[in-house]
Amino acid sequence: MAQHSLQIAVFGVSGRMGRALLTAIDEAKATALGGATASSNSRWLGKDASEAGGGAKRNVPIESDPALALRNAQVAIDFTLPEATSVNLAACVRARCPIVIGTTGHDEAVRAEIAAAARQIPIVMAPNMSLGVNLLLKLVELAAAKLDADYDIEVFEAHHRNKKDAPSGTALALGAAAAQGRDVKLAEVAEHARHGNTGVRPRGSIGFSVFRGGDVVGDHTVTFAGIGERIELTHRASDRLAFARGAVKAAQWLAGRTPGLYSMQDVLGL
Ligand SMILES: NC(=O)C1=CN([C@@H]2O[C@H](COP(=O)(O)OP(=O)(O)OC[C@H]3O[C@@H](n4cnc5c(N)ncnc54)[C@H](OP(=O)(O)O)[C@@H]3O)[C@@H](O)[C@H]2O)C=CC1
Ligand SMILES: O=C(O)C1=N[C@H](C(=O)O)C[C@H](O)C1
Repeated sequence: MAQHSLQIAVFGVSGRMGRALLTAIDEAKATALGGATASSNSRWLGKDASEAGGGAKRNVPIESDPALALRNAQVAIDFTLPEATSVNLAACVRARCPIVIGTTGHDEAVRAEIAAAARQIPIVMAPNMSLGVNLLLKLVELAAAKLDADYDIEVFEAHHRNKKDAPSGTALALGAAAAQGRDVKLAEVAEHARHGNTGVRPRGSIGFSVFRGGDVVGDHTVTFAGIGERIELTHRASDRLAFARGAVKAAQWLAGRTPGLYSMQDVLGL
């Protein structure tokens, strides 16, 4: 391991994204795994990170305490569960360590904790770290600004059967981008459930629908449905490396920044 490598702690190293991150860290220039965690009842605790993620031995034990994982780290990346983000974030604030948050499904309370922590440490937070989705967010905002409410907006997302939160963080961000383009508040126009006698579609609403099944990595489509035509803007992720590479890029970008809450749009200069 080169002495000058950026040491990255991975919170949730044994998960789907954690394993992809190990590959992305190996691929990137001058980055190395500096610490790793899993849940307190994980079967991987105490083992070397390579046992959970594959590849050569790294001499990085998997801890349950995020503070221990931060001892040799200069930046952290969190892909865990919403409640774990809160604990990981507090450890980063204590250690004055920047953090990239990829976890989705946080409630208002955790979002407020993140905003407060960003006054003390630099944070990148994004529900989707891929270049493609971040460009899609811009395209959706533009389309929504150009097409009036004669075009009904629907957001569809599909994910693997193990995903815990719905709609996906990305779907909500796409809905927010559409609302921004229309100059309305998503919370006031979002339709999250339809069942039974729903009545006609409220003009200007933004609908969400969710598929869960199999091993779908992540599909998102925003449809603008008018009379006689439809525009569909779609992103399909086929490999978690697309997210993991973005997260490592965010970690590299974050090192040495001043405290603040940054987005992937900031990292990618979009
Ligand atoms: N921003 C983005 O680009 C992307 C975001 N995501 C989001 O990332 C998150 C993780 O996804 P994914 O990797 O598929 O999930 P997994 O369930 O595969 O992995 C979760 C990881 O978190 C660990 N973990 C669970 N609970 C805790 C806890 N209380 N404390 C510490 N660690 C814990 C697990 O450890 P163990 O299982 O060993 O006990 C595991 O390593 C989700 O919120 C998902 O929506 C996913 C893809 C892309
Ligand atoms: O849980 C996942 O898998 C994914 N979650 C993110 C989300 O909620 O938007 C991003 C990606 O689509 C995969």
